[in-house]
Amino acid sequence: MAVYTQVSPDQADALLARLGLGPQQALVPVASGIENTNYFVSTAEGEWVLTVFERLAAEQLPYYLRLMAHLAAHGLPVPAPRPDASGGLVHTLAGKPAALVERLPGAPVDAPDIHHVALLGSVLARMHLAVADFAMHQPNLRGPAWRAEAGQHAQAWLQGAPAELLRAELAFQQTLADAPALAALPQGAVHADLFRDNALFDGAPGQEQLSGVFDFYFAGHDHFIYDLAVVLNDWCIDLDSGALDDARAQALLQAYQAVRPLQGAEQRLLPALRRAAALRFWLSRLDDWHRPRDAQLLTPKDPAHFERVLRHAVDQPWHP
Ligand SMILES: Nc1ncnc2c1ncn2[C@@H]1O[C@H](COP(=O)(O)OP(=O)(O)OP(=O)(O)O)[C@@H](O)[C@H]1O
Ligand SMILES: N[C@@H](CCO)C(=O)O
Repeated sequence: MAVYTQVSPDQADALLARLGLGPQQALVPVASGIENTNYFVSTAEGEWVLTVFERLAAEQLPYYLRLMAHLAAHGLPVPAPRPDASGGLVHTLAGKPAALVERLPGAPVDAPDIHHVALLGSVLARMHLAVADFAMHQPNLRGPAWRAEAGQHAQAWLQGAPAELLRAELAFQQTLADAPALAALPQGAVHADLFRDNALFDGAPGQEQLSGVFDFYFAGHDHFIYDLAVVLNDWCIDLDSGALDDARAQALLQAYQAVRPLQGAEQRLLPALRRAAALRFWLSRLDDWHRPRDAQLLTPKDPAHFERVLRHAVDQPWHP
């Protein structure tokens, strides 16, 4: 169930008219997604995704939508938000903030192979280059301050070996966060949640193209290799063991570095940032598990998966 706000054809048409688009020819609720209400909308001008934001306030949205517009304007496969006559990207529908973005073709890939991760690695590197002149700034809201607080809560839910892993990793990451070597790494606006379900591929099997990446609502300012670590930890992981798959990781990194070669310090710190990324999603999943926002709407994702990813990253660090 992903439609929390019912949008009528008349409401959709009124918004489309404000955005210089013809009336809707089809308005189809999107079943997947848990944060927001999404509809696929067809007009004479093209295909769109209408999002009604259920949690984020209007004043929080410009950073995310401007980042998407910036990346799209730089030729990245990111859906461009449709502006109104005054250039605004945040609209209102049924009293809630809303946005209309281009609909990408294709479908997500659950079990990516070397071909898929290479395409993604190249696009990720291009995104990191393209934000050099992105003027807005927002910290990563799932960064060190959030981690410390979430880590405190999580201590109460864990015992034994997981509790010890968490305690040690929080201490390790705190030391890392204070290190001048980390502060000196290249950084900028990053996606920070580019999992397999936030990218679509289109085309014949074996020859798919990456049609685009979306869901920028955890984006913020962070190190580029943190973003790379988030991606490695999802796209290149053996889902049963939590270990990094060397062939996929090498393919992703090679494609990334063909566009944006990593500095020596980035290569050295990538294993530590993989640990930071695994910890971030272990903590957010623990929080969703133990403090569900709305038990009826949210099926929490398995926290133990990221405990395994973290344990592997600690015990068997992978160096590019
Ligand atoms: N620009 C787009 N083009 C094509 N499909 C899209 C686009 N944006 C979203 N979708 C589709 O809508 C679904 C829900 O989108 P999204 O993942 O942003 O949902 P959400 O509820 O906002 O977030 P979450 O994934 O965190 O639950 C996606 O799985 C995808 O199928
Ligand atoms: N990608 C996240 C959910 C959205 O932040 C996870 O898999 O835990």
